[in-house]
Amino acid sequence: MSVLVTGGAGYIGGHMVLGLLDAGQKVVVLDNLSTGFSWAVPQGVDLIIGDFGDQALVDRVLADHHIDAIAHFGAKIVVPESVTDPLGYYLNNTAKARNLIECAAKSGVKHFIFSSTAAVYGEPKANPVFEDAPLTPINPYGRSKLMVEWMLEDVAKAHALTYAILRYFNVAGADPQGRLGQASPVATHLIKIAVQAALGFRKGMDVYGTDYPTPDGSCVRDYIQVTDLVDAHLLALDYLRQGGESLTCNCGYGRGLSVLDVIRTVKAVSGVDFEVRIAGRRAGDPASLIAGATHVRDLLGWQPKHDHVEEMVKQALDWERRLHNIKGQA
Ligand SMILES: NC(=O)c1ccc[n+]([C@@H]2O[C@H](COP(=O)([O-])OP(=O)(O)OC[C@H]3O[C@@H](n4cnc5c(N)ncnc54)[C@H](O)[C@@H]3O)[C@@H](O)[C@H]2O)c1
Ligand SMILES: O=c1ccn([C@@H]2O[C@H](COP(=O)(O)OP(=O)(O)O[C@H]3O[C@H](CO)[C@H](O)[C@H](O)[C@H]3O)[C@@H](O)[C@H]2O)c(=O)[nH]1
Repeated sequence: MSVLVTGGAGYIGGHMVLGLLDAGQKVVVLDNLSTGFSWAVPQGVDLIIGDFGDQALVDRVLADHHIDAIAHFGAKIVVPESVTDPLGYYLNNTAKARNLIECAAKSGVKHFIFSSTAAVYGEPKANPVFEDAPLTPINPYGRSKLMVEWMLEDVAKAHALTYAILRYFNVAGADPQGRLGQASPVATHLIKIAVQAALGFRKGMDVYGTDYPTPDGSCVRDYIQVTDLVDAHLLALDYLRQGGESLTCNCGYGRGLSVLDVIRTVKAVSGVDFEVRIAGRRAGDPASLIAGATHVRDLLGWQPKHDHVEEMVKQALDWERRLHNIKGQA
């Protein structure tokens, strides 16, 4: 049996493809390359360039490749863009996901792993935030994802399909073997931006707010290393294939780092004292988001291996240098 990875030419999906290959699994990638890259998909892996909302295409792929599980990473992921283009987000992340889930249910795909997000919690009242906290997303991105969670819950009651909804906190770092990292040309994620500043690829960086009710006034997040996150998916796949019941798990380490902590670490690891400007708050940023992450450990037996911010930063630095060379050669 094979796993269909949508968004497998992107950052996290691409690491999932590596994880599946390393585990000896068969993989097929479906990606429209809107933000992904064909070079990110290892040679020998079937890359189908197309849209996961295209039901004729998806039906063909499911039939041709004996797919028993779909890992659905494909999405638009930029929160501010979701505010200015909500319909684009509801189309891509919600309506097209509905098409994909329909194909899965009708063709008898047994398992569905969904990339959800801590953004479904909005501004949590307490941290760490556990899976049963109120689901009150504050932007179209979070809402577009939450609706997919609801669809899966309903579809699993009506069809022979089990799911794992994994709510990622802040994903960071790169493949420890240096094969892949975050390649998006429009970086919005903190560690990537700080690393680019350290390498001189951008002129310093802004801190969006130092007046939050947090220990140092900057926002606190739970950064999870991408290979550790992929491990949670591989465990979820095994668990579902062995007959496990559908589940929803936060994916994070259960500890918070402030924006200023992260910048200090990037400066220390890179040895570069780049310019840091204190700017105003960015709209829609919750002060703190820390995962209540006992479920993923207890239900899936997940044990992180890369829970060190220095390691994540070093991986991101190494990858950003490599990416610069890849772009230079292109
Ligand atoms: N990066 C994070 O910190 C983070 C946090 C929480 C959740 N997530 C979720 O993880 C998933 C992967 O995110 P990422 O950071 O790897 O983003 P990414 O942009 O690198 O990857 C998304 C991939 O999906 C593809 N894609 C988008 N729409 C498509 C469509 N209609 N048909 C086919 N392919 C399509 C893109 O080309 C890209 O390769 C997303 O679902 C995102 O919501 C990411
Ligand atoms: O140049 C920058 C970039 C970011 N930040 C700050 O760093 C923190 C982290 O920001 P990121 O953009 O790296 O990540 P977010 O927490 O905004 O969001 C990420 O994690 C969320 C879940 O926690 C969602 O899934 C979302 O898709 C994903 O981008 C925020 O306080 C942000 O204001 C800065 O100060 N300067």
